[in-house]
This record gives sequence, C-alpha cells and structure tokens, in this order.
Amino acid sequence: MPAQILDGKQIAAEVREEVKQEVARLKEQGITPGLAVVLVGDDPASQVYVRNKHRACEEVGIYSVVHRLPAETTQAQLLDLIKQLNNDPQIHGILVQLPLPGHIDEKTVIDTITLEKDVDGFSPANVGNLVIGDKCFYPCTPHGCMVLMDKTGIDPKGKKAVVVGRSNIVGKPMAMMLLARHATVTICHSRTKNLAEECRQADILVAAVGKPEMITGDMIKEGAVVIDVGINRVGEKKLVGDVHFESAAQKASWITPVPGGVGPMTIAMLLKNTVEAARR
Ligand SMILES: NC(=O)C1=CN([C@@H]2O[C@H](COP(=O)(O)OP(=O)(O)OC[C@H]3O[C@@H](n4cnc5c(N)ncnc54)[C@H](OP(=O)(O)O)[C@@H]3O)[C@@H](O)[C@H]2O)C=CC1
Ligand SMILES: Nc1nc(=O)c2c([nH]1)NC[C@@H]1CN(c3ccc(C(=O)N[C@@H](CCC(=O)O)C(=O)O)cc3)C=[N+]21
Repeated sequence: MPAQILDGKQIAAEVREEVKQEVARLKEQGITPGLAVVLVGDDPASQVYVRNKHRACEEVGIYSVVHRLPAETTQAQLLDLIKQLNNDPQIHGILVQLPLPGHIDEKTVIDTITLEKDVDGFSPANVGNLVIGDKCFYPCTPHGCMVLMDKTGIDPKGKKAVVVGRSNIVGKPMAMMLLARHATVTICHSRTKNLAEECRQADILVAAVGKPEMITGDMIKEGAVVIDVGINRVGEKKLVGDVHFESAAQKASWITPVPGGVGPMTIAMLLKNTVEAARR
C-alpha cells in the first residue's frame, strides 16, 4: 500500500496560524517579538532560506531584520554585530545562517549569541539543557519533525527509531528528542557498517545525510514512518531529499515529500521559538 503524505506545508501553515495569534496577544501587552537573521556571504541556497524566513516573520507579525554581510567580513566584525544584537531590546531571537565562510569559526560565533536569544538552539548550554531534559529552545529542524509526527498522531513511544546523520544541527538533537519521547534510538553515520540493515529495523526512519536519494525502498521496513530532512539541489532547479521518494513510498506508511515536508516546518518552528523568546 503506498504511503500517506506527511504534509509539512499544510501543518506548517497551521503552526504559523497559532504563532500569529500568540504574536497578537503579545502585542496587546506591548511586546512585538523580534528576530535578527545574519547572513554572511552570498550562497544562493542561504539567500532563499533567509528570504523565506523574513517573509514568514512578516506574515505572522514578527519584527524581522536581515543583516547581509559581505563574504570578506572578519570574525571580529561579525562578533561585534552579535554583541550589539544581544543588547538590542527589540530583538528576542538571533539566527546566524550556517555555514559561515571558512575564515570564521562557527563555534566562536554560536558561543557569542546569548542563551536567551539562541532561537536555533545551537549553543552548548542550550544543547546541554536539551540532553538533560531542562527548559530550552528545541532546534528548529528536529522540532519540526517531532511536530509533524505529533500532529499526525504518530507516537514514537516504544518504537525503534533510526536517525541517519549525526550533525549537531539535525541528527544529534533529533536522536535526543526521539529518546525523550521514549523511542529506542540508533544513530547512523558515514562509518556505520551495514546502513541498509540498520535502516530496515526502523519503525521511524529519519534521513539527514545530504546525499540525494541515497535511502531507497529496499532499506525501508514495511509500514515505517519516513522523515526526509535532506534538501539537495540537483541540476538547475530540482530539489530532492535524501530518500528516494518513489521506491520508499511503496514501503512506508507515512512519508514526507521534498519540497513541502520538513523545510517549511523548520521555518515555522523558528517563528515559534522567537515568540517563546519574547514571552520569556
Ligand atoms: N529541511 C531542513 O529544514 C533542513 C535540511 N537540511 C538538510 O539535511 C541534510 C543534512 O544536513 P546536516 O545534518 O547539516 O549535514 P552534515 O553534512 O552536517 O551531516 C551529514 C551527516 O550524514 C552522515 N553521512 C554522510 N554520508 C553518509 C553515508 N554515506 N552513510 C551514512 N551517513 C552518512 C555524516 O556522517 P559523519 O558524521 O560520519 O561524517 C554526517 O553525520 C542536508 O541535505 C541539508 O541540506 C539541513 C538543515 C535543515
Ligand atoms: N543557523 C541556521 N539555522 C537553520 O535552521 C539553517 C541554517 N542555519 N542553514 C541552512 C539550513 C537549511 N534550512 C532550511 C530551512 C528551510 C527550508 C525550506 O523552506 N525548504 C523548502 C524549499 C525551499 C527551496 O525552494 O529551496 C521545502 O523544503 O519545501 C530548507 C532548509 C535551515 N537551515
């Protein structure tokens, strides 16, 4: 039986509607949530995401400023801007678009963002809080995946979840969030011995690899939930995920499309975190 679609576009629109109402309530109390997005250099994909984030903010009533800096910006200049934003009372959330140009140390930059404004959830203190189950900002992409499942009535409790990818921004926090929801979690990566065999064990399979269509139908257990985080541009215009959609949809019970799956959820969760930062 072909899979049902986990419709990120639709569910993200619902989340944005909720956020819009929360923004209106905060505005009645005289608070306008504000997000600063910092983009260094002119990577075309990053330009698209930053534009989408800005548009989404405007639509729900969040004040949003985009700082576009040239690729040759020094680390010191970038850190100065972040410190200025840390102290700006109109700004509740700060997002520095990754990756940064090679001459800038990402870790130093992330460490400079104050914990209260770390709406990406990438700082060491926030990650620590996530791991021990304390109050924190949930990183937007894995949080988006969890909300997709929640709103569709998929409960990870007791299920075997396999996350392919162990990056700090997707794979690792995804695994932690599934664990917090009582899944039994396996994390796979480039040195995993038999990836196909691991994937076939999964009731919930999350692909966050960055390799176009590498997870194929033969790697998927009958009836599994398949969440495709990958965004890969192939050729001029076409976007594909890390999952080979056609073959995977023959095996899965639920599957996210690319585009229209996890991507829009990531942006919706960023809005949610910004409102949460303003409320705090
Ligand atoms: N939809 C959205 O909102 C977002 C989408 N993305 C997309 O998600 C994908 C992953 O992003 P990100 O986590 O930042 O990527 P990274 O490149 O940081 O991490 C990729 C991970 O995949 C692992 N990996 C690479 N090749 C293989 C392989 N052949 N077999 C098994 N594992 C492998 C790597 O293993 P190792 O650690 O051993 O090197 C690494 O852990 C990308 O396509 C990105 O564009 C990212 C963020 C948000
Ligand atoms: N500090 C930081 N935080 C991030 O959250 C962050 C980042 N850096 N760097 C890059 C990745 C990637 N990312 C995406 C966001 C939205 C879509 C998205 O909206 N995708 C649409 C398609 C958009 C298109 O056409 O390209 C979709 O999947 O339907 C995709 C990817 C956030 N990231």
